[in-house]
Amino acid sequence: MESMLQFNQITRTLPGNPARPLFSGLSGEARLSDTISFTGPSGTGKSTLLRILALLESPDEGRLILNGRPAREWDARQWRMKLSYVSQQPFMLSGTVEDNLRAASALHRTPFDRELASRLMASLGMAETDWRKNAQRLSGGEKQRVSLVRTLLLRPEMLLLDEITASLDDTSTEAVERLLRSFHEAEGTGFIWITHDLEQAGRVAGRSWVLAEGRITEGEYACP
Ligand SMILES: Nc1ncnc2c1ncn2[C@@H]1O[C@H](COP(=O)(O)OP(=O)(O)OP(=O)(O)O)[C@@H](O)[C@H]1O
Repeated sequence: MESMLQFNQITRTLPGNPARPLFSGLSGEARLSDTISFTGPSGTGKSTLLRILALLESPDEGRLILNGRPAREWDARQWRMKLSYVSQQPFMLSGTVEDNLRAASALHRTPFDRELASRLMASLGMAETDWRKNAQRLSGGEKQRVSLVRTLLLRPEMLLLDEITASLDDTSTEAVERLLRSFHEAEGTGFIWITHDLEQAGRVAGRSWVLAEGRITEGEYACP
């Protein structure tokens, strides 16, 4: 059976303004293999919803269900292994590039797949990067790509991508799009990808969610 995420009647208020929710009553569903672009005006709550779907924030009301089981019955770590969030502000753990690449296997006590890590780094234009380098010394765009590789090494079923190419140049952006397309084709890995680039949305996704005026409008692209 295909993995399925559902969210029902999600409401989120912000601290200091309980009377006026950021959004209320948002519902939707996705197979974890779906490729979804998530667009909409700034400040409507796209990142907040994505973080709620990753169990990194809590809604004020509403239910999240993965494979028929409500979120409260899940171990949050197991949930996040299936649905992994990649932030717009890449966060490097202290230590070297290799320490960062090994983080997923260290956390989940699985063997480190050095060959896959090398392949992913190379596919994002980082074949020459010295893995002994202090990760804090990487450029913003390099951190973003290492952060994506670190997450892909977890082999999640779906990626929750928060404007991950906003700080990348065209070449790196194309490489990220190509890599995620090949992961989708080879392993069925899906994503919900927040982007402000509507051309990118049309290139990468089969489905479209637009969050505006407190509602999600759903659409489909002709050529996924
Ligand atoms: N923890 C918080 N405390 C206070 N305000 C918050 C918090 N989290 C989000 N907000 C506010 O909620 C609004 C929505 O933020 P969010 O980042 O989810 O929107 P977005 O649609 O992803 O925006 P953008 O497209 O500009 O990235 C913003 O005004 C933000 O400042």
